[in-house]
Amino acid sequence: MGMFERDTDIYRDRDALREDYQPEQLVGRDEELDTYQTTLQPVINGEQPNNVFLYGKTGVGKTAATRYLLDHLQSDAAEYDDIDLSVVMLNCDGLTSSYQIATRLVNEFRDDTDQISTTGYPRAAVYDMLWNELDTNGGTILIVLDEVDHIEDDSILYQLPRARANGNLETAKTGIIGISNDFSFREDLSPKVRSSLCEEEIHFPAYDATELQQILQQRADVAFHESVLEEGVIRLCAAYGAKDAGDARQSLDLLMKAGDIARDDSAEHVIDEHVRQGRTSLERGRIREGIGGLTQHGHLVLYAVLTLDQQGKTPVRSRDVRPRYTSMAERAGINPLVTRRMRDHLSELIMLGILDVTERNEGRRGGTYREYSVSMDPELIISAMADTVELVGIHESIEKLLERESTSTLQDYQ
Ligand SMILES: Nc1ncnc2c1ncn2[C@@H]1O[C@H](COP(=O)(O)OP(=O)(O)OP(=O)(O)O)[C@@H](O)[C@H]1O
Repeated sequence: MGMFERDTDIYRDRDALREDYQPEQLVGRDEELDTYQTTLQPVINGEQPNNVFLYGKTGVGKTAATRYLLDHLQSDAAEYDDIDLSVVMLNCDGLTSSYQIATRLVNEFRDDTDQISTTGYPRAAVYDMLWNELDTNGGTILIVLDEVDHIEDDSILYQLPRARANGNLETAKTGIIGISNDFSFREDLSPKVRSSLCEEEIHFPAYDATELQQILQQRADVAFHESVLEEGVIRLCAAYGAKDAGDARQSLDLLMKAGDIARDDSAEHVIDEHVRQGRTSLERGRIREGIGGLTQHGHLVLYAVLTLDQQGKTPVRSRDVRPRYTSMAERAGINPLVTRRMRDHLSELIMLGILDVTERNEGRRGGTYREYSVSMDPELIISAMADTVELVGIHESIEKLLERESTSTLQDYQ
């Protein structure tokens, strides 16, 4: 027998759980798909397409919906002789300037032998080349800019949607589909860019547990052999997914992790326990990644909230986090940040999903204020912050977490 043997007990087609798998039907997105379809209808009518802006948190189906509808649109458009539709999809991750986007677009329309270099031209010259390519291609051209918020200057986002109105294009009818999971991006656009790029806007809300169950079931039917998933596994993955962020990608990853653990255990079935183990393992990875990217002050703020949490003092206001944070910064030999900057770190921790926030209202006279609590497993957080804990010292509240016998490094805080 060889060293590697094919295992076939759990998965029929594991790739169906991967992010790049395109399901035949999208489930739980009827309303958004209806609106999206309506905004694309002018293409089939031979009219100038609308510019559309899709936004919503990560993993809520923006890209999947776009691929799904554009596939249909392309095959339906092929039925009409007078419609010549081209679709260009560009992920803007790694393309930070309008110049880079414009050169990439020019090259999309050119042969491999005729590509332009991505540096060295004046921007206006690249735009001229782009208009030329678009007009030579002609017909209706839909340009999808996924992760559009990565573009740091908005020149191309102004120029492209207005190319025809500004007389840069004569024959081609272009439509832009911008996709973003950054909620502040739209707000930060200049009004002139916003009004042309965001002609139509479609918000994709987070999925609830029922929708996630539908999505997971659809994939599981393809991915796993019949009766391999024990009852309740999908429900549990969906429940965790809805609690975390309503993100389909995360839930699919969890189901795959559970399947992998079952396979490694040579189990015949995937059971709830595999899901739980999978969640811990994925969460550990995510926390490590999130915490690894924080600055030292970020770690200190988190350590402060975590110890308050362990003492049962959360949800806690930032003014009550401050003394703990200050004392920890001093122990670490670092100057504490001013309150406002400390709050920025609290906000970053919320964005990363490590802390939770609740807005409170003090009644008629008082304003609103925020209260913070820890939203991830404290043990995992501590294990990802070992360096900071070592630098500051072990706070008594986390002693149990660390399960260490030594009390020699215990520190006193107010
Ligand atoms: N309604 C759905 N039905 C079936 N699969 C879905 C659905 N929504 C999302 N998915 C799947 O979940 C994964 C993530 O979806 P997608 O890439 O579309 O998210 P997104 O909103 O574009 O996220 P990001 O902003 O991070 O790019 C993909 O594998 C996709 O096929």
